[in-house]
Amino acid sequence: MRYRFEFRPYRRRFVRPLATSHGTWDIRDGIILCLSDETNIGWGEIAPISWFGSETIEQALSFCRQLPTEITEETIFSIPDELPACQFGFESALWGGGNGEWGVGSGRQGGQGGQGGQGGQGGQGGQGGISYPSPPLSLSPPPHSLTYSALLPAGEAALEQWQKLWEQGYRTFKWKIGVYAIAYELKIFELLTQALPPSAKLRLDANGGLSYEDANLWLWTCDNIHINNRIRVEIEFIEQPLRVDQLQRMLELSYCYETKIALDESVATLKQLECSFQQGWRDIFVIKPGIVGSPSRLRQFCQKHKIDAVFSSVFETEIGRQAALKLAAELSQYNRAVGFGVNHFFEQEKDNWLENLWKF
Ligand SMILES: O=C(O)CCC(=O)c1ccccc1C(=O)O
Ligand SMILES: [Mg+2]
Repeated sequence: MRYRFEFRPYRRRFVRPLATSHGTWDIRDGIILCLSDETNIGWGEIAPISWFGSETIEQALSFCRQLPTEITEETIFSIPDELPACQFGFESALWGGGNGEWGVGSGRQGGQGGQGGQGGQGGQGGQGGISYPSPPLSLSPPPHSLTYSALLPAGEAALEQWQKLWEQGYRTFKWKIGVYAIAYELKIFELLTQALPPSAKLRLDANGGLSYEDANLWLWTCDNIHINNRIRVEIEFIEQPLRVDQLQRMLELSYCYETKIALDESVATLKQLECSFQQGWRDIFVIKPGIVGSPSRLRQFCQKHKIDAVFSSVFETEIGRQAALKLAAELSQYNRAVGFGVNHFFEQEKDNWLENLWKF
């Protein structure tokens, strides 16, 4: 099978820059791609995060630029492991993960999320009957079986943000730690856990920014938070407490404390995921489909090992998000909320953003 291949780079600015222990991130650069034949169109998205372990946007762009305008499945299944975000983008366009199905039908389904304004956004297609690829007429609503975790900003901004997100329907929150001094963050943590309703769940994400001592202090604090019954929220896990090169230490920590640990940066790509599993990791794995690599290989791995996975966003557009959420709905076990409650980090996209992107 031969497919006509087209792509367009895009750029989106965060409404509020994302502060993590890696630094601040204020612009998301990505690529939308389109594969078509006489009857079908499939959309995909390449949204790398190089500081997280994927290829850079420049590497992804050069890969797209050197491809011919017609490609085959062999081209797609031989994308090297060094380009994991490209593997995801091309493969999901091929099986229609980015827009629900091949052969996009007519009519619009304004997808509405169950909670928190997670609704899909329909792109308005061009006129029917033209052979030039036009953006999807309908984007499928997000899978209903999923619950979503909302991302809180680092520092004390979390104290005022959570309430708005709670009102939007979110019940699980993730707060970035390891950004400011630990004494300051522990103080905010105390205020935040006191303020959150008892039915809330809280995740902490250190982005590999803690020292071994600080990681112990955080885990100890989380283990003891329910003493005296003053605080009832559940601390679901601490994400990536230590740097990627400290897996053994994180294994030790996972044996020493009740509070669960989730690997994120350590399992950014499929190879790392396999390697961490082999080295004995059985706590939680955060999976960012947008950068982990080939969806079909991810599916095989998750089904074979039945890992406790939390699916997570890479700040992709609706195209990549739909493909990622489809995988999440299929592969999530243990009822974990997916980390896709991130829409408040961007301006709402215009309904015709994709059509406009494709015009030029
Ligand atoms: O997983 C989530 O809850 C939200 C997404 C998120 O936190 C994230 C998004 C982009 C890059 C890195 C991260 C991260 O988990 O560290
Ligand atoms: Mg993380």
